[in-house]
Amino acid sequence: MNIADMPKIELHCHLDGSVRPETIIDIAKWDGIRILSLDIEEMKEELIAPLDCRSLDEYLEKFSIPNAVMQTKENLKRITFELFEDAANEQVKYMEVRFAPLLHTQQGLTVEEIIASVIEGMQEAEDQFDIKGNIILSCMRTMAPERAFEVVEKGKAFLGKGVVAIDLCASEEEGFCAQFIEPISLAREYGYRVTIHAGETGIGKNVLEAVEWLGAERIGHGVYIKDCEEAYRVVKDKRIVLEICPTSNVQTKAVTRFEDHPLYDFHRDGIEITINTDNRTVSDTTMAKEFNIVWNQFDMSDEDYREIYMNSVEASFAMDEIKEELRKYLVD
Ligand SMILES: O=c1[nH]cnc2c1ncn2[C@H]1C[C@H](O)[C@@H](CO)O1
Ligand SMILES: [Zn+2]
Repeated sequence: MNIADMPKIELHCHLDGSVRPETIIDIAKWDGIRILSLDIEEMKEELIAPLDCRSLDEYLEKFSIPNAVMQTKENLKRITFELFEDAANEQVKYMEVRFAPLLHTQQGLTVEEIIASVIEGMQEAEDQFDIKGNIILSCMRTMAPERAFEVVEKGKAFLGKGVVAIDLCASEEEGFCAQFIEPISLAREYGYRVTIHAGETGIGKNVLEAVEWLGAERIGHGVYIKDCEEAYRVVKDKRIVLEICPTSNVQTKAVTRFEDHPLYDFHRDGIEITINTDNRTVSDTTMAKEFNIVWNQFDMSDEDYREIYMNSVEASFAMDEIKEELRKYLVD
């Protein structure tokens, strides 16, 4: 099986972590934004988290440069378009892209303008390339819960028009879910689907709380259910889907080495996993790279590929018609 040619689905990809380095330099030049260097190799050094990065918090330091060039409608649209173009070239047929609208208001854009620009970029790419997409609105859990309400309220008008779900992201503290029960419950009432970053920094119980208190249908990462029996059980019994991002997990030290990743044990035990990039630029990766790492590390089979692909189809927040199209790519 040549993984590069296989159809793919990506459910966990951050817009601000996936900006082309060339585009950052280009925008910085045009818009007169001061960044550390206009040299492409130096810029990559600044943007890519090394594999020996020490923690999620260190990894998250890499997002300030891309966010500096994501403050106008044109730039947000361009960056979104280019991400979908890159994914289409990787044979990604459907992708859910997430971003935190509140990080893009530094030059006065409204949350509504920000979301509309990202959707425009996505739709333009859908028209030009063989790819479909949807948008997930991320709320920064480092901000007050009122800010999450703001995202939920302002994003509501875009539901069914490009936006499908809500997420919580950024630095992960023990017990973070308790603070966000109300805004996420309101989001569910409005019709947002729910995926939550949890269990990335050693705290499996956060996954349990994300499922039980926030109604998470999918979990970003979820690696540490491996050490929390209750969380493991709930994920397995409720068929909560894990969005696994192998390279990112090594960089943030969710796992020390690829060979230590529990993803294949999860898969063999019937936990529904998917494979994703998390951040194409910050993790210096592509969907093919992530699949190749996993395939070589765990000696996985064509049937494993089919199962993981189908997990992604079923767990996607796409409409039924799109899901039906996606299933067709892998009928044998
Ligand atoms: O893997 C991650 N865990 C938690 N937060 C993350 C991860 N990757 C990116 N983020 C944060 C940094 C971005 O600025 C934000 C919105 O995309 O989401
Ligand atoms: Zn993520």
